[in-house]
Amino acid sequence: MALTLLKKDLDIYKLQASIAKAIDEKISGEQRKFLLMEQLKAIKKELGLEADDKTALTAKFRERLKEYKDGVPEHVLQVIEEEMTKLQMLEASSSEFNVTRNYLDWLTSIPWGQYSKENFDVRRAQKILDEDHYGLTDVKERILEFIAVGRLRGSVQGKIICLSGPPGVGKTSIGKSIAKALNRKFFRFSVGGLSDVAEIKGHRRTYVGAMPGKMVQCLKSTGTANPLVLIDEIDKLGRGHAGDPASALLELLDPEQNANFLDHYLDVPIDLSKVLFVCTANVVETIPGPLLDRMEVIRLVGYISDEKMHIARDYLEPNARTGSGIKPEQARITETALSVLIETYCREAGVRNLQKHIEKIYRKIALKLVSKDAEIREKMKVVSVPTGTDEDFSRPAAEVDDKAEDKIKDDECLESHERENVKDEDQLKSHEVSSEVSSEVSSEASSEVSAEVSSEASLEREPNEKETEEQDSTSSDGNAISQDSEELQTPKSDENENVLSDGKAEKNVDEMHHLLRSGVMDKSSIHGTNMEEASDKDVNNPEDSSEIKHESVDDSVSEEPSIEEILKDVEMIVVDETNLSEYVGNAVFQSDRIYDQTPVGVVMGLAWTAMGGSTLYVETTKIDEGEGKGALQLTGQLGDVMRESASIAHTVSRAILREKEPTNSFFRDTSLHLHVPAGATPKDGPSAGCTMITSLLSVAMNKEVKKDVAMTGEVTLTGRILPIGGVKEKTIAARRSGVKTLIFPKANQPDFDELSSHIKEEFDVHFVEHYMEIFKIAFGEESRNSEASLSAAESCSTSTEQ
Ligand SMILES: Nc1ncnc2c1ncn2[C@@H]1O[C@H](COP(=O)(O)OP(=O)(O)OP(=O)(O)O)[C@@H](O)[C@H]1O
Repeated sequence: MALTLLKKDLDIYKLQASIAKAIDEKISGEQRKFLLMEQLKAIKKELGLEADDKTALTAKFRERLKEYKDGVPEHVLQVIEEEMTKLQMLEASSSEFNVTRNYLDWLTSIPWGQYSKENFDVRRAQKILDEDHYGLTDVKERILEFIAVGRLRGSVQGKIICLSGPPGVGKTSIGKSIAKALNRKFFRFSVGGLSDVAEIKGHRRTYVGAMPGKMVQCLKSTGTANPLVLIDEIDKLGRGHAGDPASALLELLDPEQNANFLDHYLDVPIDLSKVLFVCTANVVETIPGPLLDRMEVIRLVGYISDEKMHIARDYLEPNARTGSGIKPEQARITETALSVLIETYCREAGVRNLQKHIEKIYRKIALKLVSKDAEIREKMKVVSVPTGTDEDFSRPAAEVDDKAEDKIKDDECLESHERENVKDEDQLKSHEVSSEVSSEVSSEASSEVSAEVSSEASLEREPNEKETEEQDSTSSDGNAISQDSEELQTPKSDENENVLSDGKAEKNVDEMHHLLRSGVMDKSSIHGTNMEEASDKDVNNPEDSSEIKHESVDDSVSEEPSIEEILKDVEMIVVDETNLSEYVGNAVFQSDRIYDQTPVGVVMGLAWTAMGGSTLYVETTKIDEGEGKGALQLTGQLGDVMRESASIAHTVSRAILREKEPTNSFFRDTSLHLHVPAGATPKDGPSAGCTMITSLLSVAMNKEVKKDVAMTGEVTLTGRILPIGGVKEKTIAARRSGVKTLIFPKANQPDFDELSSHIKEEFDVHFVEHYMEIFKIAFGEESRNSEASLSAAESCSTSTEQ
């Protein structure tokens, strides 16, 4: 019993001792490691091999500051010094250390006092603007004036340009050109939908993952303190729940405030007064008032077909062609095709859609050219390999099928050949790999890659060769090995192969001549493969066939023509109106005009949206007739303003009809339906007022309006015509739709007069103050008593209920 207890105690003691030993060993091991690491660090430091982390970091930050020389303001230097001292005291593994390090990183990355030298050379600016953009004369003039003022004042500070216009008219690219002209760095950021103030002003450093705002990021990325910053889509600024982004932008843009712009993250004021801000917007109406107040708005209104044609031919087409890597002699789009593209595919005010279509065409052409190149290479390969075995592996199945007799012969030969010579099979495979890869790789790299693959394939075969050939086992050079393998293969050509090459050589020559005749292959490429010589030799001396085979394989590897050489003689691809749909599908627009001659009740109006101008029809028809049934029903996704405008039109037309035909009770006894197509497009605004009156009167008098007339203008209850917006856009749209007679409010005459002559020429334009003048033009009637009708309209009640 005592012994058992003693034994148990002994076991427990042994266990405890072993645990204590293990812990001891582990602790001393770790202590030893730590001690050694510290000693190593100390020795490295002593030798000057490595500074510790913190010292290295501080040295890096100081180095950066040195680059800015005296550009760093005193108060910023002070903050940097404080932060560096703090960094030295912090534990490297603490989170505070990382925050301080990141902060210092940002503070020292800002290009304090670094400015690019501004260039106010007006001629140079003009040249750059003209090189980058067609037309836009008035816009360019405004920009040149702006630069000229900069030259006289010595700076363009304090000005905010706002380029407004429909999408794709070149606002962003004009911004880039201004930066280029002024020799400033360009930075663009979009504020469309932006609702978080932190995007502009940064997060406070207390947040995890805090970042400075866009402006600080811009300064860091441009490396200068005077870049040109393009703020895109300023009209689509979001409304934030935490802070108002518009106010933050105001602080950023306002020349009075931005000399001391305070980013939440940086927490030191930075000077943005030297930054030139250019904003872009589709419509100025939605830009917050205080912001708009500080801007100088330059309007870009869109292009007419002629202008689009110039832009497409001189800018978009060459750019798209070069962008796709196609040479001018390889493909082109004819002017008629471009004009069809403009008229029936891309009717928008800008040219972005047109640019997309042209790029699409060139992408398709690129595919055609590359496919052609692959096809020619394939054919060349078939021609360039004279031996039966090689040819069978590289020839397309269809061709082999065409020559069934030869195929059977080849198959037989191949089978016997396979059975007899395994090494030749290896060689065939390697050739196959080589030809496959070389047909896939790009033009420049093709010969290089196939050479590589060829040597790799040779390397693969090396073990086999080693067994038979001792002398080359030490060689590590791919070429050397390749040559060795040639030597090895030479004695292996057998009778079958010779017989085969005999017959094939003649066929190859025939095929080559056929290709030459069909223009697929040029002579230089044939010489490149040494085909004629090879096949001649082959025919004359069957014993040389294997040697010739290797020569031809080598030649095809080293002298494989580039894609340029191959495509040199390929016929130019021409895209014209006949084959345009192959590239861009069917036309999207047939015509802007729904009616050639508008029927009774239909009148063409003009509308203007952020997408540019367009024509708009107002249609009215009778629904029901009967004593006291007069009413007006409206459809066409009309907004509130447009609905009110229709009510006014109903009242005014009733007054006019009463004046013209006192006995006509049409409006009192007829229920009418007024529709504005297209039904799916929401519309609003008062400018269709005069068009609606004309449409209602046309039904009432059962009289068509004059052909090719379009009108726009807001109408008051008394028939007065008020001015409208978008005169240029509307004129362009009218021109596109083949309108001959234009009716505008009198108050818009100065806007029309400002338009360049190529836009306004050939129009019979009328500026009117009262609806009765429109009546005269539209129905070709002298108003019998316009004054009387005016008073009639004035006396009419405002209610539209009949
Ligand atoms: N007058 C012009 N001459 C030459 N190219 C032009 C012209 N106008 C526009 N472009 C080209 O059209 C393309 C679209 O222009 P850009 O991106 O500047 O349009 P945007 O007005 O900024 O559009 P968004 O409002 O959608 O931002 C660009 O490639 C631009 O070079």
